[in-house]
Parts: sequence; structure tokens; C-alpha cells
Amino acid sequence: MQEKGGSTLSDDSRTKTPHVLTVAGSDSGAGAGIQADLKACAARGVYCSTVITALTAQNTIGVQGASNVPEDFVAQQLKSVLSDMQVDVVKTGMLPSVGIVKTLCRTLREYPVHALVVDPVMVSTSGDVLAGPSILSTFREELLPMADIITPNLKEASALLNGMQLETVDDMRSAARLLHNMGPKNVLVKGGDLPDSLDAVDILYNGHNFYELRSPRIRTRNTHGTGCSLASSIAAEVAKGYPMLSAVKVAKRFVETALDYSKEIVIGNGPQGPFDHLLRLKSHSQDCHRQQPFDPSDLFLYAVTDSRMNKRWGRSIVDAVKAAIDGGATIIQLREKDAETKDFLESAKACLRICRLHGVPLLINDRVDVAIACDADGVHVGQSDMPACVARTLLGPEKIIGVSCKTPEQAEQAWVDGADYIGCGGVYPTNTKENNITVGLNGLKTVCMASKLPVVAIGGIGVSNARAVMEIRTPNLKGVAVVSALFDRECVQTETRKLHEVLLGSNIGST
Ligand SMILES: Nc1ncnc2c1ncn2[C@@H]1O[C@H](COP(=O)(O)OP(=O)(O)O)[C@@H](O)[C@H]1O
Ligand SMILES: Cc1ncc(COP(=O)(O)O)c(N)n1
Ligand SMILES: [Mg+2]
Repeated sequence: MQEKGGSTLSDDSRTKTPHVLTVAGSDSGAGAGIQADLKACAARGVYCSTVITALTAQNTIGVQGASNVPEDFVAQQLKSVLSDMQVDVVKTGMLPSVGIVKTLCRTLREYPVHALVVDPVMVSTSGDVLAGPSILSTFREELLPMADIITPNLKEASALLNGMQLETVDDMRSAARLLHNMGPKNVLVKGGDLPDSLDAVDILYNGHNFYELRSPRIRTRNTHGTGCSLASSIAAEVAKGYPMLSAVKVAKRFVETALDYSKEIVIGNGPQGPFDHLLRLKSHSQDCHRQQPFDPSDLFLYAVTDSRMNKRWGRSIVDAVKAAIDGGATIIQLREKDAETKDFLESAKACLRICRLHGVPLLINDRVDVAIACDADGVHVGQSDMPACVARTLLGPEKIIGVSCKTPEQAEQAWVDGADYIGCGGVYPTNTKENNITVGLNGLKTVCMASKLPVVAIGGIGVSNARAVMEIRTPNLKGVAVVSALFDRECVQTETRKLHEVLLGSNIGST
């Protein structure tokens, strides 16, 4: 299609949200149609507006009813969105009448967009007719020639080609070539329903080259809406500015991943279930066994590991963590400044299993990548590490983020950045950090008074002085964080237990 008003995706210097407009039917079961398009676009990170062409009463068994939206009201919706909202790509689904197809073509000539993706929806996976044969000639003559890509499944390709038999990959290639002659820039013939095919094979043809796109066939009943989601994902990637081949590849991989992720889910009693587009959100929240939100009282006895100390005493990081938890540690931070990334990740995973078993949160010092990779409960960052606000964006809203702070200004910034707690110190001199300025009990108190976040005190704290620290008695001082006093000792468990008793005796904070 033409470029809109002199601006292309690449030369538009404003920060613009990629925008897909879907012109499709509503599926009450929300597996396909408008609802699938919204979910697919959300999952692919683009904005999606919606022009509804029909309402369907539909579930996992089939389509029980359909009611078309009046043509002039489709026109009105199109105009509302296209005249105002800087649409990049229009994606079409169910277009149930000749009048609606003509209305769409006319409106698109009046409001050109960067690209048009046409999913020529005719029959649902359940076999119900969504747009009858009467629309075929208008599709061929008006809509397909405007399209940057069309994405028919086998039945739709066959219908557009007067009932041509499509049973093999070679048939799909022939169909793609014939459909390309009707005018679309690209044709993607989808082989989800190819009989006897182990792989899910799609054929993309751009008039010059054929691309055979294969992915393993996922064994699942939850394939309702794959076609709509694929077309929307293609539209989303094109709206971001990607070329068509990349857009199709990414979209296909997205559908495959989502199918695989949702192969076991059970929604409805019928043969064709919906799948779950929003897997990325789930993989952080649902698979995470630590479901409680951050509890500041977890800061009570905060054990911070140190690889050099473990080496000195000949124990593994996992042994050290186990012993600290057995002694009563209420939160663990892995601070492995010297470890190789691969080893660190393996140890972190092993520690996490132990922590989960005991309901103790596990944080990773500095390494946000390791925290994400092992699905730890959060991170602790210093003033020169990744800013807490960036860590928050990467980790999502549920993970715990702590920040080391020496001053009220840093404490304020940590709060602004969306941290959950601050670590304040060094309270006393310590040999775990070189050239570390100590803030003393007064500095600790000043920061605690200023901080809107709960505080854990750190630096040179052990059995002998923990009580003095807690006795500054500011309500948001929730506990002490300890390295040497636990891990630079022969028996980690005994030392942790002793410290636990001292803290309980100080009668401040809670367990
Ligand atoms: N079981 C499956 N495993 C993996 N990919 C699939 C599966 N079923 C369909 N696909 C893919 O999903 C997309 C939609 O294809 P298809 O189901 O043929 O379209 P429609 O939903 O329009 O009938 C295609 O990329 C196809 O290869
Ligand atoms: C409103 C509407 N639009 C499109 C489809 C096709 O989706 P699928 O081919 O996955 O059943 C559908 N079933 N309902
Ligand atoms: Mg389809």
C-alpha cells in the first residue's frame, strides 16, 4: 500500500507506539477473533485498536450464532480510529459480508496505512462458516490486491482457488503462486491442517522466492485462534518496522511457543481449546513458587554469602546457605563477586531449591541477569550497580529489590526507583569491603529516620554488637545483614543460631 502522508515508519522521528488496527469478529469464547488479536498484540508489545465486524456466540465446541455489525457502523468505527490514531498496520479477520469488505477497501483508500495484513477468515477450525462464498469475488478483486500479505489456511486457499485440492507441501507452493497472481505482495499458505504432517509447515511466497517455514507440531487440543494470532503477530512485527520475512518467522515462533506453553491447559469441554498468549507474564509470576509479597520482617536475620570465606573454610555455597537457614537466617543474598557466571548460576539454582523448601527468599547481589535466569526472588544492588529502576523494569513488579544506601538522599532515590528495602552501612568497619566509609550508629539512625522503605543494617555486625544496632529503635529498622560473623566461622549454623538468639533478645523486629 501507499505510505501515509509522506511519513514512513523509519523517518518518523517522534516516539511512536507501533499500532495495529484489527478489523475482525468478536469470539465470545475469546480464543480467536478480536480477543485473540488483542492478546497477541499485547504479547508482542504493540498497541491494538479494534473495529468489530460481527459478534459470534462461540465456545470450544463451535460457533452457535453470528450477528453482523451493520455496514455503516463498521464504516463509522473505521473512520473513528483511522482519522485519529496513527495506525501503522491494518489486520483483517472475519469480514462477513460483501458490503463490509467494500466498506473496508473504500476506507483504506481514504486513510492509507503502512501495511495491510489479510487473514481471509472463512471457516472456523470447528468447521463453521464465518464468511460465505459470496465474498470470494470481492476478496479477489478488491481486498487481496491491496494486501501486503494474505494468510489463508488450507481450506481458505482452496476456496479462493475455486476448490483446488491442497494435500501436500507442493500443493501449498502451487497455491501460493496462484494466489500471488491475485495481487497481494506476499502469500503465506498455512499448513496447520496439513494431513499426515509431523511438522507445522507454512509456505511463504513473495513473487520471487518460496520459504518453507517449519516448526515441530505441538500435540495439543488448544489450537483455536492460531490463525488469528499468527496474522496479528505478523502485523505487530511489521508495525515495529521489521521486513515481512522476519515478521512471519517471529510470528510463527511466537505461536509455536505459546502453543507449547499452553498445551496442557483445560478451558471448555469442546475439542478446540484456546491457548495462552501471555506466557511471558506468567513465566515470571506463576512458575514462581514464592507467592507471598515481600515481607519486611524477612530482613530480621539477613545472611550474605562470600565466596572467599567459603573457599577458606572448604565449603560449597550450597552448604553455607543450608547451614545459615538451619541456624535461623530469614533471607539469603548470594554475593559471589569472583564466581564464573556458569558456576554462579548453577549454585544459585541449587540454593534456590533449598530456600524455596524453607520459605526463605533468595536474592542475588548485583547480577540481575543471574537473578532472572534462575528465577530468584530478587536482587540487591549497590550505588554503582544497575539502577534499581532499571532492575525493576527487567524483573517485573513482584521481585524483591534492595539498594545499598549511606545517605538520606540515596534512600529517597531508592524509594523513587521502586526498591523494596534499603541496606544501610557499613555501620562498623569491616574487612569484606575495602575503603568503605562507615556511617556508624548515628548515620544509620539518620538514614532510617529519612527512609520511606524498611532498612536492614550492614557492616561489621555480629553477635557482640547486633543488640546495640537494633537498640537505635527506629521502627523501620527491621534487622541486620551479616557476612563474616556467619560465614567466616567454623560452624555457620551455630553462629547463625547465636545471632538469632541475640536478635530475639533485643526484642525488636519480628520473626
Ligand atoms: N499443532 C500445532 N503446532 C505448531 N504449530 C501449529 C499447530 N497448529 C497450527 N500451527 C501453526 O499455527 C499457524 C496457524 O495455522 P492454521 O492452524 O493452519 O491456521 P487457522 O487457525 O487459520 O486454521 C500456522 O503457522 C501453523 O503452522
Ligand atoms: C470471530 C472469529 N474470527 C476468526 C475465527 C477463526 O479462528 P480459528 O481458525 O482459529 O478457529 C473464529 N473462529 N472466530
Ligand atoms: Mg484461520
